[in-house]
Amino acid sequence: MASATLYLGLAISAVVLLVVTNYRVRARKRLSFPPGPKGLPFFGNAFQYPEVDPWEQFAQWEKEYGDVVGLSLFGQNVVIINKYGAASDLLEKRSSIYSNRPQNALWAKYGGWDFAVTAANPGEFFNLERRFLSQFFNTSAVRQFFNLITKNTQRYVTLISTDPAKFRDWNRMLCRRTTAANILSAAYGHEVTDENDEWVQRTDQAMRSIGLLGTIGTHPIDIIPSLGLLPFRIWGRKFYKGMKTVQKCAREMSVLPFQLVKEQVHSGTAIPSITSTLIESHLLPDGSVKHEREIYGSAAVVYMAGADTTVSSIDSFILAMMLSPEVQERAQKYIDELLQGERLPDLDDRDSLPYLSAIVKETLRWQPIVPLGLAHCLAQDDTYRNYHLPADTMIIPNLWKMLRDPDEFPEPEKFEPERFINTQSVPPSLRTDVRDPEEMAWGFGKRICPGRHFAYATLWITFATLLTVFDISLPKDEAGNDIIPDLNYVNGIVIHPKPFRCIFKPRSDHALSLLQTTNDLQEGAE
Ligand code: HEM
Repeated sequence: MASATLYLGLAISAVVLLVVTNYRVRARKRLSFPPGPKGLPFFGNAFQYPEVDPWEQFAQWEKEYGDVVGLSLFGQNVVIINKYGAASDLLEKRSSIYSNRPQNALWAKYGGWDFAVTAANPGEFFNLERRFLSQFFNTSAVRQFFNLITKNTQRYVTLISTDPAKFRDWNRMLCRRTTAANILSAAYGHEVTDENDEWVQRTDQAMRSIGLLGTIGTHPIDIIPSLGLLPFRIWGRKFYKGMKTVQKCAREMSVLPFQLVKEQVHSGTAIPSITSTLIESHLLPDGSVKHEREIYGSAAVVYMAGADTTVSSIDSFILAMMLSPEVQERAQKYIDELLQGERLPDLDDRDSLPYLSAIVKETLRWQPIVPLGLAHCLAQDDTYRNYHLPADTMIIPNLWKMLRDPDEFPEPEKFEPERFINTQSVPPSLRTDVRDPEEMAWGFGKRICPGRHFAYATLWITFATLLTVFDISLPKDEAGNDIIPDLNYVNGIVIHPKPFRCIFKPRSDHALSLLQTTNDLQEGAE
């Protein structure tokens, strides 16, 4: 009798399970992919995908289809997210399944750039590289770089002061050199001393080589990865040569500097750096290094992901200061009250200068320099709202739209650090009741930018030092009218303003002498 009841129970459970599963499968089939513009058979929306400023078109589509827009590109499902809420729901709260990357086989697998965590899916390699990056760039570890960042910033400001009229073109070079100096020193202990530094040139050439293969993700090899097993010559001589250069540059960017530091570690001449520390802690008795690929990958990706982004944000800040003199004056008033003209700012002043921190946040918001973030990919089928999202759907977070969302940031085109400041409190403090642009600007979930504290510190000290020493203003034409810079940025994964002119006027001889004294002290100490 007992067993008859057991069999009946099992039978009922099986029927219930069948009905529920069947219902779920049917329900999922009834759910559809998020709405979006109607495409063509096979090509999907490929011809509607905008070549210039796609983030603006994506924001337009939001008005028609909602904040989650579905596209298809040659059969690849793509979802554009236009609102922070949806990005947080999927990329943060469901980060465990929304953290893959689209597999750019051409560049990563065949081009040799798969040492970079940016290309990896979560797994052993990803975890180890992220762990290494976090070891050096988490909130407290990053403090070890504060002196380095501050010293290089002061050198950058000194170089501008020696010939402020030369700003155009020259700033990009100086600024690039400064961020490169920060990163190459942190990553390899290499000190950049002049514009022709071999390491900077080599790394920049490697970064430029990525463009030789055309737009990432569009080559047939990216669509059908097994095509990469065929000889590269079948795609033409230009492609073949480009591919060889890309592979050579990948090695020079990653393995070569690693080998140099490894030799220095063995000979006892290594200057402490991310690479030397990781080599020392993974050295095996036979002289080889455990996790070699993850170590050289972590160091190389810092330059790849950190140099261009920081330069573009500094340029955006300079544009903002030229166009918003009242913001500049207010910031300088706070700086002067704190420093009393006795010293230059340092990173320990951050808590005392919340308005400067608000300027950093507003710079990240006003010109989202990674407008579409880095695409994520969905690891398994999922349901969101009434939509069915199949595995492998590519998710593009439209950071540009989120950071310029008028519901979160009224009059988003205005540069207004006040939106983050509680002016009622004395002294003023950062507001906690408004959306913080940093919740979006650094990306999401497991893939959030691991260099964000380093980047933030670099931006903060650069802005504070520039504002302490200079008045930044618009240049004038021959008739004495302001020359207004073009705010249309040059497209790319990281966008940049076009070269622009700018006036840097030292605020006083005293400010310049402070700079000189600080530099002299540093040179004396070295
Ligand atoms: C203003 C400067 C910067 C901005 C705005 C920025 C922004 C971002 C964004 C939006 C992502 C994509 C995150 C995602 O997929 O959800 C990212 C990824 C990344 N960033 Fe940054 N970043 C900056 C500076 C830096 C710096 C200085 C470093 C290195 C020290 C760095 C290292 C990385 C790395 C390694 C990734 C890839 C992470 C992964 O794929 O798991 N970034 N960053």
